[in-house]
Amino acid sequence: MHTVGDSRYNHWFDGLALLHSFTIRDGEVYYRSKYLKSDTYNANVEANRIVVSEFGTMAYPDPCKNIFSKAFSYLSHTIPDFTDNCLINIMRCGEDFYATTETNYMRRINPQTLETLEKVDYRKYVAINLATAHPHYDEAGNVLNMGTSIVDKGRTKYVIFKIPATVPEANRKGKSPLKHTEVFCSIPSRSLLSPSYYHSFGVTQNYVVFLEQPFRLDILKMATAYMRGVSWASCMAFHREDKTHIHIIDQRTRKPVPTRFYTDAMVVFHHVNAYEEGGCIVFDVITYKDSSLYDLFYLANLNQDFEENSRLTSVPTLRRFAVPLHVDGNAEVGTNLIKVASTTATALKERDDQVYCQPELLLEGLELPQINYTHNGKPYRYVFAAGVQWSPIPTQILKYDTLTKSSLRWGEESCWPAEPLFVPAPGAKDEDDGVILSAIVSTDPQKLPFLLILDAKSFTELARASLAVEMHLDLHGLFIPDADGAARNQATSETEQAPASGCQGPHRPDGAGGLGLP
Ligand SMILES: CC1=C(/C=C/C(C)=C/C=C/C(C)=C/C=O)C(C)(C)CCC1
Ligand SMILES: [Fe+2]
Repeated sequence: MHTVGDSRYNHWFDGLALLHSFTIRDGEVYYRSKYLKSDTYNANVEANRIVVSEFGTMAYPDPCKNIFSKAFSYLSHTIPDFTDNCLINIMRCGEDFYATTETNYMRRINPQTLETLEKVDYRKYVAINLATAHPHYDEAGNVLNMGTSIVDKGRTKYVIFKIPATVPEANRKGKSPLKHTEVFCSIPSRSLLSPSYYHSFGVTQNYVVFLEQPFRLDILKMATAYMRGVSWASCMAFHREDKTHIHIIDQRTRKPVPTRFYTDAMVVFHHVNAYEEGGCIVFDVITYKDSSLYDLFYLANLNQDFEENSRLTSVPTLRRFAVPLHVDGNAEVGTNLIKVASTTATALKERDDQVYCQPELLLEGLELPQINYTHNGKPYRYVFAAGVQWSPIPTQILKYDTLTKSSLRWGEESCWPAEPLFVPAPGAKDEDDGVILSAIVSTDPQKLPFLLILDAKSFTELARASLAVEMHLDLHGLFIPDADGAARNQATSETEQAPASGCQGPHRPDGAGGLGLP
């Protein structure tokens, strides 16, 4: 929702979060969508205008916008409370599911009914002000995530933390696993007042990969943003003259590897995967040459002259990096320390404790990467992603084979696909044994939006479920296997969700509607 009353957000990442879900059951697809009833949503609806600041829009709780009242409010809110409008991803934590964003807040949701449940403040469990919306999960379902702790006790640091999937019975007493969150490792920020912005990180079986990129938050600007009436987005800057520092954390010692690994300035939002091979860490990321992607999502650009205004100035590119775990003391300066066959990425020894990494370019024009998650942190072959050409809006979905360097694509006239989720087939043997799910919206008013199901091996269409609803392009999602559907029967007994074959009529964002598979 990009307007509230007469007020309008500036940026696509600001809109009030709309959750949607597809339930695939007994050969039918059920659809529902609901606004996340965050405190932000409720406060805005009550005031009938935007009163909580988002990424690209600074808002004021009181309508009196003169400089004195702003200065007064500033004194009481050095950095105003961040939003709980969790619009980026869904995270699983034990039996619980959360809508997430990048602030210190998450909202628990009921994945069956899409109801909004309690607000969780990460700060109650771990000292962080920001956290990623892209956690990792180990085989037992424990969550590994990262956040930034800003000027806490005179230090700014990146904190890696773990939330257990389950809590021993004796300690449970109705407590959420979040109460058992533990700090895994902290990495001091290179700068107290300008920590890096990051959207995700990588893991291998024994290491964590964190890119401290020169796309940074300016804390002094953030502290005065409210008073100056500027958005959080304006407090972020890309420093093209700087380097990107590659931190490798050993999960066994919980300490960073002391060698200084670095590469040229770049911006990464999404890590694809990482793994260990032949004494090094290989990691794949979608890179940009600068931070201009965020500028393209200003709604002013997305509305008029869309094609012209939103032309990508920096193309998202899949690149493979390789980092040596041991620097050979006898190797001469300038030696490439990477000896694995799977990449042409290089890591040049500059000193015994300093290595300069240069990536291998794998593929241009892709975003929202996904993999078969059973290969997370391990050697893998396939990347599934949205294909982007001239604009940040995806027009295709693709499967890229990192071994043969070839790709398969799905696309259809006037269709905009969302992130492709890979779901393994029961008893799958091959990495690509399974299906791809993607929610597709269309720019052609005659064409209904649909859930697309592709065979992940051949990338051919298995089925589509067209829906007579108003659907919106989404960002990230999560597949929840049926085994988890303890609340399923409860949801079935509710009236709201129905297999709406032939269901026409207006779609209410709070209601449900859908059409069965053709
Ligand atoms: C509100 C807020 C933030 C929000 C960031 C958001 C909402 C980022 C969305 C990123 C996406 C969707 C990236 C896709 O690749 C910051 C800057 C962390 C810090 C200040 C408060
Ligand atoms: Fe993301």
